[in-house]
Amino acid sequence: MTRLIEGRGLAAGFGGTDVLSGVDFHIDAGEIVTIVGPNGSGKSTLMRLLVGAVRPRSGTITRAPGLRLGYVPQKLSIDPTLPLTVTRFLDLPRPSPRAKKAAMMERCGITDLTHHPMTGLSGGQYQRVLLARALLVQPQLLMLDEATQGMDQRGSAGFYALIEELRRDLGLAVLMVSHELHVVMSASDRVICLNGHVCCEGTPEIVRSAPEYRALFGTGTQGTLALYRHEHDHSHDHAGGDGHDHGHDHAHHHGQGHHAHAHAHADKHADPAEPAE
Ligand SMILES: Nc1ncnc2c1ncn2[C@@H]1O[C@H](COP(=O)(O)OP(=O)(O)OP(=O)(O)O)[C@@H](O)[C@H]1O
Repeated sequence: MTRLIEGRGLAAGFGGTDVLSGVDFHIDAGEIVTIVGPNGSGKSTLMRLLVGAVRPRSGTITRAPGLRLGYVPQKLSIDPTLPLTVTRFLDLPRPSPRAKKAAMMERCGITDLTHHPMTGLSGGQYQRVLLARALLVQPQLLMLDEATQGMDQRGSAGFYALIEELRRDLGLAVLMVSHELHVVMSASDRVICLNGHVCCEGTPEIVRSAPEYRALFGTGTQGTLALYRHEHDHSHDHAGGDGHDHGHDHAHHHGQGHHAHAHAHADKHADPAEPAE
C-alpha cells in the first residue's frame, strides 16, 4: 500500500486560538477517507495543512514524492461580473488541452455545460465543474471540502456515486470533509471524527435494512449513503473498562452536546480542547 500523505502530531491555530492539536493522519493510494466533525472543528484547517496552504505550528507532514493533488476548497469566490464560461474556467489557473477538458467534463456528467456561464450554475453543477477542474491534474489524491453542501439527498447520492466511479476507474484516493455528522458516503474505507483532535476513527456500516435508514433516505440512493456508527462512545475513559460501546448509534444525537456530555464526565486528561486543570 502506497502512503500518499501522512501527518504526525499536527497542531495549527490562528493568532491566539488553537484549532488543531495532536492530529495524526494518513491516507493510502486508492482509499476513501471521510472527515466529519461539527462546524469549527478544524476540518478545513486540516485539509489546508495537508495541501500546504497553512503551516503547522508543530508536527510533520510527509507527502509521497511527486504527489499529484486535486483540491476542491470549500469556498471559491468567482467575480460574478466576469463573463466566464465553464470551459474557460477549467483553464484556470493553467490551460488544458480541449480534448482533456472535454473528457473530464464527460466523466463528471456536465458535457452540456461547456459554454454555460459560471454564474447561474446550480450547486450540484458547480461542484461537478470544480471536480472536473481538480481532475485535470490527474491527481492521485482528490480532496473535497464539503462538496455536497447545499445539495439535496438525491444530489449528494449522485455525487458520491460519481466519486466511487472515479476511484474505481482512475484509482484515485479521495479525502472528503463533511459536517453532516450522521451521513457519510458508504464507500468510505475510514471515517475520522474530528473536533480539534481526532475523537475517533472507524469504518462506516451500511444499515440499509435499519428502519432509521429507510425513514431518512428511502430506498432510492442505491446504498451510496449510510448511517455512520461510531466505534466507541467518545468517553475516552481510559481509566476503567475499554471505553467502547459498539452498539452505540450516533444517527440521532451525535454533536456538540454529546461531546460536552462525554467530556464532562470522563475526558479531563485526554481532550486538548478541554485542558486538564
Ligand atoms: N484564516 C483563518 N484565520 C483565523 N481563524 C481561522 C482561519 N481559518 C479558520 N479559522 C478558525 O479556525 C476554526 C476552525 O475552522 P475550520 O474552517 O478549519 O473548521 P471546519 O471544521 O472546517 O468548520 P465548518 O464545518 O464550519 O467549515 C474556526 O474557529 C475558524 O473561525
